Amino acid sequence: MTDGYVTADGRQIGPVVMEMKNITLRFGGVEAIKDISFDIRQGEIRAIIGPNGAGKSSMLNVISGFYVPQEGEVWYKGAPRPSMKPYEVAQQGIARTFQNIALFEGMSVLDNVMTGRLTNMKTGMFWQSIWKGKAEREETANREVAEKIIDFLEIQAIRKTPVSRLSYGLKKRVELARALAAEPSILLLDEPMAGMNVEEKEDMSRFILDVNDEFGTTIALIEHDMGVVMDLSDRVVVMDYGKKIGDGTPSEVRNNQDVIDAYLGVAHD
Ligand SMILES: Nc1ncnc2c1ncn2[C@@H]1O[C@H](COP(=O)(O)OP(=O)(O)OP(=O)(O)O)[C@@H](O)[C@H]1O
Repeated sequence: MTDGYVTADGRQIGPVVMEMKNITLRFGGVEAIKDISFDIRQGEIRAIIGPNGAGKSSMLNVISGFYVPQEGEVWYKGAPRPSMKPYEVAQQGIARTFQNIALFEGMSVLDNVMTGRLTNMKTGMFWQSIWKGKAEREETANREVAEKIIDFLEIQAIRKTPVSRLSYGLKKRVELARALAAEPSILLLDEPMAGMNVEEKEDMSRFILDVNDEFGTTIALIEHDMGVVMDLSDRVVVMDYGKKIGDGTPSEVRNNQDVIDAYLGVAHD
């Protein structure tokens, strides 16, 4: 179990790559996360779900390094991660999307996806100005990665279209493309299906599964609609009022009485 396992449907799950250890996060008097621990395994699709205000976004922001918890530690690849800036976390191979789409609306799809390569660029502005050949080679390589991802997510037809002209569902797909352009080992998705119609949700689910399958990307996503993540996820953490109330496979979580109560809105004491 420590090195990994194979799921009932034949998916290969690797060893633990990230661990939340007794995380507590406060905003003044509000405890958004209360002593939560869980792990994320290599290659799995790990969901964090919970009703509104449960603390999911706060948890994603802890994973992405945006918030530093008052208590507890985030372990990454077997060692405690020192507090670091979000761009340093990104350089460690962790990319994310946002709940409210954060694209450059006036720029084309391709240019937006190219911005996802920025954390991977080795050649700085100085070298770009005096060492044109190296910068050009890097630009070509980055372009190849961006085009490959655009093909993979089936957005070739709109690669030159300004993002402002796209439907909501396509914008979400472009955001996914931009995050993938960083070639992350862990991809964090913030409510990837929020605001989508049924067809867009199905498309997004398929792309998330394909990304995981094709690139081996570990995926952690947060979502408040329990239904959409159950088919998709290998394991699910359930949060409610800042606490972890469930953690396991979708069927374990679905049969957990605390989870059923939280989703049915049973009063808490
Ligand atoms: N920056 C902040 N300052 C103060 N309180 C905050 C802040 N961010 C979150 N909170 C509080 O922490 C709690 C958890 O919020 P959080 O946004 O993490 O929940 P959530 O599960 O993501 O909710 P939703 O599904 O509505 O997005 C809430 O009580 C919220 O009001």
